[in-house]
Amino acid sequence: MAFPNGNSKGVDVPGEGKQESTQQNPIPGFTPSLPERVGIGAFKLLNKVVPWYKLPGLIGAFNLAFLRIELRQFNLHDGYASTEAQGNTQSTPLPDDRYLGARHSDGKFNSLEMPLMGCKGLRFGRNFPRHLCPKPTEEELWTPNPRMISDKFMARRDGKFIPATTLNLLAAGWIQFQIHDWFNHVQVRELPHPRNDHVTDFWKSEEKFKVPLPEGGAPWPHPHMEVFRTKPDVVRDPSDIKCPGYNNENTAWWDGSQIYGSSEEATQALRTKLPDGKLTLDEIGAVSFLPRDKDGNPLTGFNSNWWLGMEMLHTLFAMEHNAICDALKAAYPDMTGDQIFDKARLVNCALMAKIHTVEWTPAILAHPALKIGMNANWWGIVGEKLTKMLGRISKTSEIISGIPGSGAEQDGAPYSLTEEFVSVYRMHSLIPDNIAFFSATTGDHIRTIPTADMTFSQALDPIRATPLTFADAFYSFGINYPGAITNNNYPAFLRHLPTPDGQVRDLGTLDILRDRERGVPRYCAFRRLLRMSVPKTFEELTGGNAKLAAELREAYNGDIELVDALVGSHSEPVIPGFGFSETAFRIFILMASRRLKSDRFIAGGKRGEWGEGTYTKVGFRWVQEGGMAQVLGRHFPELKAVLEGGGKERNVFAPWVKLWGSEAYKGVETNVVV
Ligand code: HEM
Repeated sequence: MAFPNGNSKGVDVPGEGKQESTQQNPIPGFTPSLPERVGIGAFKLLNKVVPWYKLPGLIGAFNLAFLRIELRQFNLHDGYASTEAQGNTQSTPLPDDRYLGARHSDGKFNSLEMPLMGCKGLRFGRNFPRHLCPKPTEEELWTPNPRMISDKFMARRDGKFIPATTLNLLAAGWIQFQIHDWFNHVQVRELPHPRNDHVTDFWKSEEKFKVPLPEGGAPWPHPHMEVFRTKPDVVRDPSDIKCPGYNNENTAWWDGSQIYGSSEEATQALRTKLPDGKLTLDEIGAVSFLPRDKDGNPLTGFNSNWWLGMEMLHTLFAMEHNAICDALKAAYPDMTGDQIFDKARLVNCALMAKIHTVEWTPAILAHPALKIGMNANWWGIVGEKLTKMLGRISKTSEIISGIPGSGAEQDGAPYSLTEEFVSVYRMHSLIPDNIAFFSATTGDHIRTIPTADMTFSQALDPIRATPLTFADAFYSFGINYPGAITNNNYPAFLRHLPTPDGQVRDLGTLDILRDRERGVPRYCAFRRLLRMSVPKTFEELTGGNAKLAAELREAYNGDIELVDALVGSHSEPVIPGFGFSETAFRIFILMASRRLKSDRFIAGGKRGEWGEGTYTKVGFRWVQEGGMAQVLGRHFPELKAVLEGGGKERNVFAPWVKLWGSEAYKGVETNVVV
């Protein structure tokens, strides 16, 4: 089968079609400077002999910095044929000066020149030229059968859970919590409510896939798996017919939209009616809960794909927002409710961005170069101490003084998150089948509960069942392992997942099908478009794992070009310390810094938005001094001892120290290794 996206073996297509715009592009193109080009070239030569991850930490970090420049040059592409969709000051005038210094919940006005950039409803972009990511033919979509791939490469074999022993379960919840801030695709129709009569219409709809079930595959209760297609955006340009655009229903900014909502209206509904700037929480006794609607759904910015992990993190950061409001009110008693809200939101979002950058990322990518690199993304190579003491030493260099405050830039393409970015975050194997709960104060085992029994409307069940508290749940997440991001590690319940909208899905099948549907190149083409080496044989792909190579060869009918990006990523050898593949990592390093660098409220714009002027002195300190352990300890003081027990250097997303020795955990059927 022939694919248009770089299937012509060995053909390199760097940067092709970066500016496909027929209109004048208001974003300057991105060309690396001469010293940058020299640096890129020098490291390329060096990497022919030594890969970046085998270099000493600091040199490896510089290697990655130059790799990122090259990725910016070739791997950022707009999802539109023209930049018209991003709006301008005439078509979308600023409604209120308030949004010069505050986030607009629709995601508008982050860029004052292109006010719609990154806002709710805009298209996903691409890391590869659009014309190389076309809509697949029917044959391409179904070859090979995605459910067969899920049966063979996603299902846990004999239910065996493969733990990621350098991480804790909080790390799994955290990344899902973050991606819900950044993106979600729109499916073909607004789904009917299951308790609503229209539900039968769904099954009559033509707008759905009927996934064929392979002969001899795992049992499925229906003749097909029926799921909605992704809804394509309207055709705005002839190129959209071949390469449809898909809309992001969340704002693409790092703006806490999973907590605050992706529209001004949604945010307003989540706030208290008092002039205190706070989010509404239900206080039951001394415990704060997210409020519920009449059907029991949590009232928060984004409540799909809900489970206990989301309940915990949404509650925690709503509490954090309210704590920031209290501190601002105490320091600045004249602030109005809107002013308190706006500043608290800025602070809370920047704190989450910082936790993600300097804590979560070095936990999942535990490599010395990454630790240096991610720390430098926030503080610069001069480090935290000096930056705190002297402020930014270099006004604009992100390498010397970090991305926050270095000045927002779009590097030649309007900011958006990309289809390939969504693809590399398909990390459903992080979720275990069972979670073992322990008391945060005595260490006693309370219960082990199937994760399936704490999803959607049952998310709060473990907490409701006394004596389990939020603190116990956090402690338990701290000592449970997530699943490793590898083959054959999807939990059984996510392979047969009824959702409140009436669909029943195997997420293993869907993860494969969605990538194909949205034109994400397959593994070999994906790597080729990232200028990475491309395996010629299945043995090369698997790093010499002959058994896996044989299984892949059989499943993909001997054609290595057909291997899906996700399956290839799960099959390649992993860099020591890494929690996911190097293929995924290329997209990751490019986009992780882009989320910071594109954002006026973090990188800073002409108005110097990053600093005390916009955040307030109290607020800015809150960000720069804060971290995940402080947030947890502030709201759940019972956890302070265990958090401090790990020592200052201990990463909060690595398995926590068990304060009570191993005895309490012995004999308990659990994902906690004794
Ligand atoms: C119990 C936990 C989880 C549940 C119930 C859940 C459920 C779902 C569902 C129903 C979808 C939509 C599938 C489709 O029709 O395309 C989805 C998509 C997705 N999930 Fe999960 N998920 C969970 C955990 C996670 C985790 C830990 C990650 C890691 C980052 C993750 C990443 C994604 C991504 C990237 C998508 C694609 C979103 C898009 O199409 O825009 N999920 N999930």
